[in-house]
Amino acid sequence: MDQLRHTRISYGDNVRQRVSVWEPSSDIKPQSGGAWVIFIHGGAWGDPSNTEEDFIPSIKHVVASYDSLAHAPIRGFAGIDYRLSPHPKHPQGPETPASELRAAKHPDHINDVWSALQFLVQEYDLASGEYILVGHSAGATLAYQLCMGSYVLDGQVPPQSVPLPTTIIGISGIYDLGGIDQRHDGNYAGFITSAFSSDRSRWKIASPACCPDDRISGRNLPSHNILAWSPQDTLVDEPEIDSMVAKLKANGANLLTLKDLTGEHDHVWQEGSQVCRLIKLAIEQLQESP
Ligand SMILES: N[C@@H](CC(=O)c1ccccc1NC=O)C(=O)O
Repeated sequence: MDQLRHTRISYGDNVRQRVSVWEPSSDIKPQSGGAWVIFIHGGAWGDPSNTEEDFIPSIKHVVASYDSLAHAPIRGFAGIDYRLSPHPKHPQGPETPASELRAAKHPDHINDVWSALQFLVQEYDLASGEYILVGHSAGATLAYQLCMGSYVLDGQVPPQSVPLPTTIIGISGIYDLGGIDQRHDGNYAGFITSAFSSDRSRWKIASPACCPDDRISGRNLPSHNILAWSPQDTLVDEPEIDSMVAKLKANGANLLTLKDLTGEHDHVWQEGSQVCRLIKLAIEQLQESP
C-alpha cells in the first residue's frame, strides 16, 4: 500500500456518506488511460462492520501483482460507503446524532451510490475514462441497480454527469430479494424489510434480476459483466447468480460467469486474492475490447 495515497472524503452529512480514494503516490507516474477500480461493500444494507475499507485486502493483492503501479493500467482505486438501514443487533438510542443514525430506506442506499459516483466524476475526473465497478453481495445489487436508472429511484432521474461503468463485477450478489428470502424460509425478510420496507412489490422493483427488459436492455448495461460466486457460500445460494445470468443473457449482455470462487461469503473480500483475480480479468477484457 506504500505505492498508494489514501484520502477519505465525505459526500454528505451522514458519517457513512463517504468515499475512500487510493491513488498512486506522487512519485509514481501511472500510465495514461488507465481505469478506476471502484468497490461497493456488502453487509445486507445494514451491518455496520462493513465499510468501504473492505476493499483494502483486494487492493493489496492487485498492487502486489504488478512490479510497480507505474506499469499498471490503473488510475486508482475507490471504495464507496453509503447510509445504512437499522440492524437488530446494533440498536441506536434516542441520543444518537442524526449524522450517525442508521435509518436509511431504499432508495437512500442507491441514491448515495449515485452521489458518491457524482463526487468522483467532479473531483477525480471519473467520466473521462473507463471504470470497473466491483460489488459484493448487497454491493452487487447496488451496482446493477445503477443500470436500472429511474425505475429503481421511485422515478427520480439519476445524475446525468455520471456514466455507467465499463465493467460490473458482481460477486456473491443478491439479485432477487423475494426469491432469496423464499429459499431461506423467510429468514431474510428481516433485513430486506429493514432496507426496503415490508411492501414486497418494492422488493421486486429493487431486484435487478426481476427488472423489466426494457429497463435493463443492452444499451443500459456495461460493455462487460462478470458474475462470480463460491459454491461454499452458505448465505447466498446458486439460484441467485443464476437469476442474474438469465436476466443478462436475455438482454444480450456480454457476460462471463464464474462459479469457481472458493470459501465462505465474506471470505472472498476478507482475503482478497479472488477479487484481485476478477479485477485483473476485467482489465484484460478492457485491453482486448474497451
Ligand atoms: N453480515 C450481515 C449479514 C449479511 O451481510 C448477509 C446475510 C445473508 C445474505 C447476504 C448478506 N450480505 C449481503 O450483503 C449481518 O450480520 O447482518
